[in-house]
Amino acid sequence: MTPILSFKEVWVEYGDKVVLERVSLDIAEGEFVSVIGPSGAGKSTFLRLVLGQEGPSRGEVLLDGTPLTPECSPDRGVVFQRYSVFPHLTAIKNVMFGMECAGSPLFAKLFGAARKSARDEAAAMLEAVGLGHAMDVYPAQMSGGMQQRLAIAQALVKRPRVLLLDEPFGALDPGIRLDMHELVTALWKNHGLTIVMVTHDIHEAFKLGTRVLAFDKRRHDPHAPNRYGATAVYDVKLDRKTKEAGPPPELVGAGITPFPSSRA
Ligand SMILES: Nc1ncnc2c1ncn2[C@@H]1O[C@H](COP(=O)(O)OP(=O)(O)OP(=O)(O)O)[C@@H](O)[C@H]1O
Repeated sequence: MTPILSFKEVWVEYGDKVVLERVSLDIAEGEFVSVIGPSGAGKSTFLRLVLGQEGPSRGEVLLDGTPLTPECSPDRGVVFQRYSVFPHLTAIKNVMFGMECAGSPLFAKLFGAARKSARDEAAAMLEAVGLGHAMDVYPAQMSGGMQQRLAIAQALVKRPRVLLLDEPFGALDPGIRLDMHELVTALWKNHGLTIVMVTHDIHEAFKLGTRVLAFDKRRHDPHAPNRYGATAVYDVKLDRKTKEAGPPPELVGAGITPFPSSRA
């Protein structure tokens, strides 16, 4: 079967700074890939490649076997750690905004039956993320967890096939994080999503993912730290047993530490 995403000998370089080198891997539809690695290893760059916000300097990124175009597409939705939502719009209007842009690119506004249908869909999505009671609330009146629920609803209402999460729970308290773990796992299953999630929490990576991918440099030049980029140094599919066993010691050997543990 054609992988939903395919990285073929991908490099990302900024001038003579190599960030990612020779990344070659496939992601199958339905996988939940946790991406870990030290700060600066290129995890967010990897997500930007999938989003199409960034192009490889060498190699190719394919979506369904076709090279990715630089434009954003409804195939891919993204949630960042913060600031994914519009502060001047209520929850329901935040969720409707993307649908209005897609349905009416010029005016970003829908009318009549189309608007009613968008509103119904947005309301259902807010219910699904547990914000059914907060449709008319502004982000500033919401807790961090509620704002992330809203950001997830906003991303999912466009029915993406691939959901990209960039440290989505990094700013949340441990208890709220656990609630969010449940929510994301349920949405992943119910919506048949493919998820690529960057996290600094290695326990979260093993708990949520069906696969863990660690980026790090294989080679270091002490006189030229930018000479070599990171690549996937650890790539393991998880089953129930490996998930329960948690992060293996060789991750420590691969230089994938330290991670702050926030296992709650
Ligand atoms: N436009 C750019 N120009 C030059 N360097 C860049 C640019 N964008 C990113 N970088 C560099 O690429 C490297 C990887 O950045 P990236 O944000 O992908 O790492 P990360 O693994 O997500 O880090 P963190 O865990 O700290 O968020 C960093 O050294 C960063 O400074």
